[in-house]
Amino acid sequence: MTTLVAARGLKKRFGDMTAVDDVSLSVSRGEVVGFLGPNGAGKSTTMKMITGFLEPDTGTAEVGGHDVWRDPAAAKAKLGYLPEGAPAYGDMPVADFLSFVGKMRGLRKAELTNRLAEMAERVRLTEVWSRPIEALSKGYRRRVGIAQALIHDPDVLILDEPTDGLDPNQKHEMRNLIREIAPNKSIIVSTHILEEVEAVCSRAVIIASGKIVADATPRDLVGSKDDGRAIQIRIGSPEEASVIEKIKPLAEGAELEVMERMNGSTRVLLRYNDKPEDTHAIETRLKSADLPVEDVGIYRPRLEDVFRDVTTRIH
Ligand SMILES: Nc1ncnc2c1ncn2[C@@H]1O[C@H](COP(=O)(O)OP(=O)(O)OP(=O)(O)O)[C@@H](O)[C@H]1O
Repeated sequence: MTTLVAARGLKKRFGDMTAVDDVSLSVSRGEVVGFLGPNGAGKSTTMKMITGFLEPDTGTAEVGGHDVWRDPAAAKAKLGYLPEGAPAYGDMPVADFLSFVGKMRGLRKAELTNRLAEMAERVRLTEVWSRPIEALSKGYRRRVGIAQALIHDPDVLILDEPTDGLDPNQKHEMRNLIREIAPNKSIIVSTHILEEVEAVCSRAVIIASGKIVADATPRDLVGSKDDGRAIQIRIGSPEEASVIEKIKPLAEGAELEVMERMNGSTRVLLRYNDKPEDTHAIETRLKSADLPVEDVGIYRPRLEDVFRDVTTRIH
């Protein structure tokens, strides 16, 4: 498989703070990588170094086989970038803006006309083609952002929060579009939305405190935490301390952990060293102790749980 993005040992400090600490990342053609991490983890700084907007202290980045610092023009020709927020030049009509970006990207005459037509159709912009960007809804503005990143048909696409602020229908369309264009490109999508990663990404890379802490398919990430040795209990009470106190003596041999509190319920995890005991037995015991049990079952982790687990450990 062709490697289209190759970052090696990227490091960036701001004053005393190490924002990105020895990050290496390779992305092959056809891969869609979800780049995840808590706020301040180093996602944007890493993406800026890969796109050539920020020089690393150490390390290198190649796009389409070209070093982004030694051969920036060749690297940038292979790259489309959707930054956060709306495209600039709000008073320009969509057609003029995309034509301008296309020309800047070196497209001429027939090729430019063809690419503009393809963008209008593929990114579904026909309806707003002659309208000024500032008069568009957020969803359409985001699509214009995608179209400007795609106009020169780059091999590599870097998308910063592409569905941020879109309504559920627009999110769905954006994900379809990413899936549609994915087979011939390498795509890195930074997002906080984990369901988006499960929907469109073939790989999830999680960064925390500047270091990569997980890199696998979403399914493998979840699978790695699924040893079938934990039981999940939902209790219809938000009082987590008293819930834990009451469960403790009824769940011998288990380590207790509060997973979340939501809508007046507390989700508690019972982790066992071996095969857990029967869920019905536990349920009966909890009910006889007058605990408002809503649900008891074998714990099947979600990507969200894995994310929390790998990003909250002390590094
Ligand atoms: N130009 C800068 N000067 C000083 N510190 C910076 C600069 N850019 C980023 N940082 C710091 O580097 C760290 C990583 O920031 P970065 O923006 O890469 O995180 P992020 O993962 O993209 O976060 P978010 O999800 O909030 O966008 C943060 O602590 C941030 O405050």
